[in-house]
Amino acid sequence: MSRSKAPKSLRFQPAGGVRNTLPAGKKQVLSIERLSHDGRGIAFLDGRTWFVSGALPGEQVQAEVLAARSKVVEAQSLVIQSSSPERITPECQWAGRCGGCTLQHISHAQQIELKHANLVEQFSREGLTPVTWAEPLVGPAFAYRRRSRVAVRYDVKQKHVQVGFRGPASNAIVEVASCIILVPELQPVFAGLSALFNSFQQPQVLGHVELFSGHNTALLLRHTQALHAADLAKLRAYCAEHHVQLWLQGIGEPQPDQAGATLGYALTQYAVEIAYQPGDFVQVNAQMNEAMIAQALKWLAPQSGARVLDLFCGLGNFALPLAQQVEEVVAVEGVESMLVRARANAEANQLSNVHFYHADLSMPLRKAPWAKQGFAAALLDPPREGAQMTVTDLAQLKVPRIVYVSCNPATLARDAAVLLAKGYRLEKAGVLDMFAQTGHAEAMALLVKP
Ligand SMILES: C[S@@+](CC[C@H](N)C(=O)[O-])C[C@H]1O[C@@H](n2cnc3c(N)ncnc32)[C@H](O)[C@@H]1O
Ligand code: SF4
Repeated sequence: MSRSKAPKSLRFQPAGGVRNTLPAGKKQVLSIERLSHDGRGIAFLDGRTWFVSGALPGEQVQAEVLAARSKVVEAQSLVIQSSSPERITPECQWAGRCGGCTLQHISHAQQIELKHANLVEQFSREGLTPVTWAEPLVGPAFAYRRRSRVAVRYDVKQKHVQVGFRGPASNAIVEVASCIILVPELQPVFAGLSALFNSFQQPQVLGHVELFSGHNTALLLRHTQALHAADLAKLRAYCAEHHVQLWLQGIGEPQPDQAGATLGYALTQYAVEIAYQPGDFVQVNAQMNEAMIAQALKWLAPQSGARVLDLFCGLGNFALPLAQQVEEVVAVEGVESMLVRARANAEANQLSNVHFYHADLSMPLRKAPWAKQGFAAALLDPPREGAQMTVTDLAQLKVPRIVYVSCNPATLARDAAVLLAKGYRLEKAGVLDMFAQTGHAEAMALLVKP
């Protein structure tokens, strides 16, 4: 096959130097040798490393190529030809094809072991071992997701609206009729969407849907053009029937369909209420979020007269409970609109000792006026890219105690290594079961300056 005739093929240079193609969709029988840190089976064939979703070590599988880059191939198992004794039957019939859950064929206990092993490996690559490994914080295996983005697309040829989730390493939508990792109140809202949208007169204008649950349940619909009046009426009736707030987003920010609609969640053990809007960052797992906050506050161990820093603070998820225990919290966030709501949250919870500041934390923070007075402890909860610049600054500010919450063990280990090079000790680390059934891992580390 010539190169010009195969635009979808992904080309690579195999070890022997012979040009070859590896088209998406190609089937291949593979022997799985190891498990990757995100739970995919790893096989080695013809000088390439294959990452195969849904496959376990010791298994022989027939897999389909999803994408190939250089010597790395991403694939999905189609047929398990010889099965591992570790394999369990997934609870959800779409697991394996739907990219939402990639670990349902592994027991929940093993998923946690896998995430812990990944954290150990990431630290050991940096030459780090904590003084103590913390016990994993374990949450519910299913029915935990209180926020979800649902893929919606009108298939012009089939005259059919697809509703579901993206496949693993793919843009294709896997249509699913129900989803058991959603919290119970969102499951029926999700389950009726396909029938609703397929009854629309102008489904071409539909974008994706986001579902939220907390004090209220809400549905946000993105649309590319104005909705047909009859479709809007059906959508409103659907939301009323399911007791769901409707939010709409055309061009611009999400708007509630009815004035005064609010979204929020409670941190029950602190009697704190957090209000938010669609688009704001909100931790997806309510139970694990509370467990995570409790552990972070315990590890920070602040004295009542302390001044504590909360970086990447979002809506005040850590800052507000922390403010109940210390003299002052300085909380910093990069998204202005979230800061507006974070300040309102502090006021609504009558916490006047938390002060919110706007800053881009990929830039040095040492010169910021709020950074000058010194802190007894700091908490940081950055996005996946981590916080290399910030940890260097925290060391310069001589913050004696740092709790680092991370959704990416690789950047956590990298940043912890920066702090160790500055004289810190890695006191504790452990994983949090924030995203059960998925390859995503949440972790926490405590670093102290002896
Ligand atoms: C993982 S979320 C944590 C939010 C909050 N701590 C919570 O528990 O809900 C990371 C936060 O960092 C913010 N962020 C991302 N990049 C940033 C940057 N360069 N500077 C400041 N904040 C940033 C995001 O807006 C988001 O609120
Ligand atoms: S995200 Fe939902 S539908 Fe997809 S595999 Fe998980 S439980 Fe099933």
